[in-house]
Amino acid sequence: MQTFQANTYHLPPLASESAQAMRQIVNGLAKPIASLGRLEELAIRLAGIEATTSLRLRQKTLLVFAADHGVTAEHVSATPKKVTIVQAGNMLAGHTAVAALAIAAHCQVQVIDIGIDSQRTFSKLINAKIAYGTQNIAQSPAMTREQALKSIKIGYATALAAINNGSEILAVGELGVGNTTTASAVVAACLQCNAAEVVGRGSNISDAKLAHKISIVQQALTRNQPDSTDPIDILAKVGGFEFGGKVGAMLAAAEHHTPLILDGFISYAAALLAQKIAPTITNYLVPSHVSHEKGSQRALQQLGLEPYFDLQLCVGEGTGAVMLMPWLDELAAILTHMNTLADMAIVYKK
Ligand SMILES: O=C(O)c1ccc[n+]([C@@H]2O[C@H](COP(=O)([O-])O)[C@@H](O)[C@H]2O)c1
Ligand SMILES: Cc1cc2nc[nH]c2cc1C
Repeated sequence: MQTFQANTYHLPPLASESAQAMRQIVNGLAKPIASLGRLEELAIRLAGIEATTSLRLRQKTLLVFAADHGVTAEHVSATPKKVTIVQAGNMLAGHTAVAALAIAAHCQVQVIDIGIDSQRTFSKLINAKIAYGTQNIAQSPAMTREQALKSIKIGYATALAAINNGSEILAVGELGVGNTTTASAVVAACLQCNAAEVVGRGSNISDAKLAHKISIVQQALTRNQPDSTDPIDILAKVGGFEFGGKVGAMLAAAEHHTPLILDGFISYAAALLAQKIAPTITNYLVPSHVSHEKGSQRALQQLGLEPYFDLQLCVGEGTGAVMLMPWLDELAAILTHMNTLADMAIVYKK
């Protein structure tokens, strides 16, 4: 893997010839021009990422990075901390929201323990534990700079292994009680805005808890002073291990011409960090939905990504990303089975 130092990290340029060729193919299908709407733009985006018009969309893998957050000691979540490890087990057994959706979408799910605060293990849980949760960002940095870099390397290696095992589409999800607090701190640090502008209700907290959560995020930013020009510093001071995992997966996917589908608010926070490492990475990311979490619109705007749907989801786990996957199968069917205008000898006149 390349190094993350300074501004020396470069991604290969998007394959604009393949994107252009896909535009021609889509325009030539037997339908009114542009009538498949944003599905056409998705096809063009995927061709640019994969550097081919023969899209590889079949084998899909969701990488769920699971970790705990010391900031839960500040009572910022409605959810007890043990839910991170319990849901990791339930996910592997096929019983969480995303596990159920993944069955419908024929998507493989990998759950990576990158920092769960529990000694429990499950046979299929991938052990990449950096620590038993992060430190409390209201009182200290979340992790060391070395741990932040390690989390990115783990995500990179996990995604690369999936690609080498035949995955053609990647998606990222997470489990992490308290991570909407740390995601808000990361987004505020990246956008250089106040906590109140991006902190939301996470797993559905009360008005009183929301006010407290805003003050905790502000305290974390004031206490740690993350350097907005240094994504590793932001990750180390106010982030979480699963954010680094996602960043690494994004870098590996982009480098290997593999589309990576984003999920919700925690994915946006990770993507903002990745964007600071490699500004062109956003060309390689596929948005899915707009999360119901408060800072979502602002984060997506900064990423320059327009999500494809809004179901007011805010469960995380990768749910929105997996919901996009059937659209990819539909796209493949369209590209395989539709007639062309040339077949039908139709010439449009505006
Ligand atoms: O992805 C999102 O947009 C999203 C929005 C709100 C909550 N979540 C999920 O809920 C958990 C964090 O909520 P909280 O309140 O404990 O910060 C964590 O497991 C996330 O996956 C996820
Ligand atoms: C059950 C449960 C599942 C979750 N998945 C993501 N966050 C969650 C929070 C709870 C409480």
